[in-house]
Amino acid sequence: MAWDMDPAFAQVQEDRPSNTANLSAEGVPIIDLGPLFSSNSDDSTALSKIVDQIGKGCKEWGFFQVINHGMPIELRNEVKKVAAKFFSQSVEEKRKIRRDEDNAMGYFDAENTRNVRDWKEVFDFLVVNPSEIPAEYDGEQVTRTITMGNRWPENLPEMRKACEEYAKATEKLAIKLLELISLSLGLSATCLNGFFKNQTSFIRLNYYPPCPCPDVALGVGRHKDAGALTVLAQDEVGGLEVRGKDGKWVAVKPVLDSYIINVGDIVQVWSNDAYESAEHRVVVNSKRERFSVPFFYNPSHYEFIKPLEELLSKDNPPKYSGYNWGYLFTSRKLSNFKKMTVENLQVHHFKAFP
Ligand SMILES: O=C(O)CCC(=O)C(=O)O
Ligand SMILES: [Fe+2]
Repeated sequence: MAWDMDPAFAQVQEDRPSNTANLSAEGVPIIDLGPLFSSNSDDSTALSKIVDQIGKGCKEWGFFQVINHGMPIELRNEVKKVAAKFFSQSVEEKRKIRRDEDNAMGYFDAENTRNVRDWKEVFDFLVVNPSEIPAEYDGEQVTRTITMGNRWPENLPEMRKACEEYAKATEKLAIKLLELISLSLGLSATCLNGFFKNQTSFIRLNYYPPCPCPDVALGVGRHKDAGALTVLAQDEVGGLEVRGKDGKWVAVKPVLDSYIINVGDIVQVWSNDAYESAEHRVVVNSKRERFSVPFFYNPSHYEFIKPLEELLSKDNPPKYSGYNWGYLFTSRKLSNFKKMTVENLQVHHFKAFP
């Protein structure tokens, strides 16, 4: 079959959206955070109801959406506006701030997921700039670190401002959500906050152009997010799909001004598999471009990730031996530059009894 597209974007048969369009009717839960911000916010019944809903969403889907989250809509609209401006420029202009092997921040148009090219362009920036990540690891500890830093387009000064303001506000929401997740696991609200002192969180502006072969390519191939938590803004076009526990793909329908939250591999490990990081992907279409903005909430590079002691017992022994976060982060980031001959490093490689 002839494609009107570079074959590097072609998914293997079993991953093509045309072969897996078995969408289940039920969707991920929508949770109203409004009561947390209302005048009687010390209402403990309202809090425990929200915590229950979040626990259920994490357990059944690994995903949920939030509305009335306290984030001003203007910040998100501004980011969308600058993203549209930025991505509409010529490739030469965008490549002036291209990501490279020493610094994974900036523009990139050749990202692979599972060794197949994604139909998208991205722009990444750090929430705390600069951030340190490991460059060498001797199997036990990090022996050398490198510093990553943000790159901003000189010709679009408004982009930096819009992005930095958005980052500040979204970080607050991410902290709040992780506190609610901690409570839902039966832990104290703030018990995970210490892991993020020198956070390696970053924000990605995703741009998915219309695609001539949406049955064969994906905007992002199926994957799980490696960090602790993702706070995602998607626009009205839609395209995000989550794999339910029954193995079927479910579209996450766009809800105006909502954020889509998913727990990443780190929460899976911390919770000793009580919550699982769900597989998801992005389908594209031939008519409309799409924008999305994930905030990847990631711990400090030096943190060792293992099941939380408070959750373990004789009946619930640790399922993972643990790993250094920065090591995993670096190995994932580098895999974007070359096709790997081996599978990307995944948390199941650190199962205590693989
Ligand atoms: O664009 C989306 O809706 C999701 C993107 C995504 O899953 C990612 O960038 O990790
Ligand atoms: Fe993702």
